[in-house]
Amino acid sequence: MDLKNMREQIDGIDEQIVSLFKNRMRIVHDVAEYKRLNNLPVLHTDREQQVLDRVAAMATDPVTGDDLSDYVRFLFTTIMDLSKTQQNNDLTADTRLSRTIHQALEDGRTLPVAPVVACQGVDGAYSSMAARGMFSDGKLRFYQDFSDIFESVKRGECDIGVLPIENSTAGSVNNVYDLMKKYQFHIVRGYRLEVRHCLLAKPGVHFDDITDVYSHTQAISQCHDFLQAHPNIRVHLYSNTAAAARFVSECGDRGVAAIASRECADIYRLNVVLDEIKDAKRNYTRFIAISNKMLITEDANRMSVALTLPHEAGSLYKLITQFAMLELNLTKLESRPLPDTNFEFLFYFDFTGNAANEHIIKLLTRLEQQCDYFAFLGNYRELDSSGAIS
Ligand SMILES: O=C(O)C(=O)C[C@]1(C(=O)O)C=C[C@@H](O)C=C1
Repeated sequence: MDLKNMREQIDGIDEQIVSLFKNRMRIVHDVAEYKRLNNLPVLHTDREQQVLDRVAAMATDPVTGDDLSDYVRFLFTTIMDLSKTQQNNDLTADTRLSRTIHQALEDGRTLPVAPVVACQGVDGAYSSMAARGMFSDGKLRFYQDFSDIFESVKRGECDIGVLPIENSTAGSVNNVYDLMKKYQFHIVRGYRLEVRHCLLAKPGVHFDDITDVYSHTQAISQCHDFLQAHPNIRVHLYSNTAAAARFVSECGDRGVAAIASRECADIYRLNVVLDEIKDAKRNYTRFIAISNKMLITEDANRMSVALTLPHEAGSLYKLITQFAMLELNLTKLESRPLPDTNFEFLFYFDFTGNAANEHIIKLLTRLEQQCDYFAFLGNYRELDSSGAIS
């Protein structure tokens, strides 16, 4: 057997496949025009079933017993997905979403100057560090709950709201994802903050004096190894890390300490007794900045959408194929159960891309038409705490 010769045969067959595929797509394009004139939908499920059954029957050989029918079904499912993508592209209308995106691209594409920024917790909390990282000229306003952040932006009380969405150790911040469905907003910036937990106590307190430590549950779990190595220190949960630092600064007992950021030591006049006590070497939290106006900066390279998919075999695969066809890299996929449904899910996708690309606008418009629920959450740049763009 000669490999070179076999490959030459494959090349010859590929040429025929491509030529036939081009012919097929040309006719598919004419069918789209027919559908447009006769107001017919792109998808015709019965016709697809007929096509699949017919080609699958042709793929079994009763003499040799060869059976390629499963492969052929898969191949033609993909071919017809491509037909529909092309037809949808041909027919994609000028929708409200595409007009809003075009408008946002035409408008001044800069972030608000000296914005009022809503943050959860108190000063020194990681949210406030992310807010300052993204909006160095911002005026921070603190709120108790994540829902207050969405509310304050909705009411126009704040120009921007900052929310954590994911931690590299603890995973997604589910509360925030669940609130996203309730509110209309646009993501205008992303930020990746390196989290460094320190042990903070009043000036003059030594490590051996510490009997009790206070912090947020996530920080405590991220310092699990350290706390286990010191079983005589009692651990107490607190609403957030910076509030724990403030409590320590106000507490009369000198045996108390907090696990919080180094910034909290400056803000609440505490000393860093131990630096970096978390278990994992690297720990990041991702934050988003939201606004009630769609704003797409020129350097935007990340997109977020939320959508529901039909309970059908392959629906997620088909969706992801559409991203892959435009060479968009999916950077995150999150699913959250929809309340009051029988295990239906809302999917959140983050992917690379800039909406100035017309193909991407067409993809978004198509998704909006295909999905029962679809929300374009924004196109933005993600920075990291070193100031670099990630
Ligand atoms: O027959 C049609 O209506 C077509 O649009 C062609 C085609 C195909 O590629 O074969 C594409 C989409 C439909 O869902 C069914 C079949």
